[in-house]
Amino acid sequence: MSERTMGSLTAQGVTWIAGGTTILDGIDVTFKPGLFTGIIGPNGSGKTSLLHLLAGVNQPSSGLVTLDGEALTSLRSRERARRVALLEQHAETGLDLTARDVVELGRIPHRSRWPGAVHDDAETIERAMHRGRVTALGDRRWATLSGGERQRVQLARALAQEPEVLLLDEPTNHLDLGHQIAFLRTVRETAPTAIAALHDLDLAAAYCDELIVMQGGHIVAHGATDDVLTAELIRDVYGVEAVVETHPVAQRRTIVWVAGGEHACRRPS
Ligand SMILES: Nc1ncnc2c1ncn2[C@@H]1O[C@H](COP(=O)(O)OP(=O)(O)OP(=O)(O)O)[C@@H](O)[C@H]1O
Repeated sequence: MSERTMGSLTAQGVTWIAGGTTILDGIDVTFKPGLFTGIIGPNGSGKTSLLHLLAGVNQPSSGLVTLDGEALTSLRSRERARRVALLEQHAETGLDLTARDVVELGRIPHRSRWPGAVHDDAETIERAMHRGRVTALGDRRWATLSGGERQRVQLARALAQEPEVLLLDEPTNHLDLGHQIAFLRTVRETAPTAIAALHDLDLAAAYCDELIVMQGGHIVAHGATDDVLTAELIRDVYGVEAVVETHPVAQRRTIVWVAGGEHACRRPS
């Protein structure tokens, strides 16, 4: 990214109620600028719901989300779109666009409304496509792309947006191992502040500076990745017995599950 302005996103006492149910309850968290924070936790624990509040897609029922001290709700939608990008789990477009057109959509919040003042975004778009490894797909129609190709195009769109904060919802779902690694490395190297919901704990261990752990709509742990990712936490949150150790060659935490699963998704009392 050309500008590496780093955004500090904070949720203060955030609760979100949907369909009469409290989905998120008493969320207090500050995502440190410049870090890559992973959000982990079982299915239904509230990861996507939290990302949607952090992106301003949904409003908290109570509490406040702030970006660099300003309430997200006080920002005009155009400014919010310039500063915060969300890469959804199943990003779609109903339009007949090429991959390059989709990446170009990331520049819309930066374009002037005034005729004659439009500046050339071509370089930013090409750089984002290179970083997302989708340059060769530029002329392909969106509808013809595979799931993993679409995911990489959406990353390039988000990078073209040059946000202060990049939010990603299970971004590696459709990607093969090589592209998972390349994708998360690109996020780590180019996004100023990145926050990603992740299911793969080994990838989280490899790429995230910090982890927050969600269970039943609460944050139950937050800290440096190696401090948070323990066998005890995996047992408590996922109901899985695992061995967590530092791999002698890779020199990072690896998780080997041994048994369990019966108690997964237990809600805290
Ligand atoms: N609009 C809504 N109305 C009612 N319930 C909702 C709504 N959105 C989410 N939920 C519920 O809130 C809970 C949390 O959902 P969320 O998608 O945030 O979980 P998640 O941790 O991202 O799950 P997964 O790992 O399966 O993607 C789930 O029980 C879900 O069914």
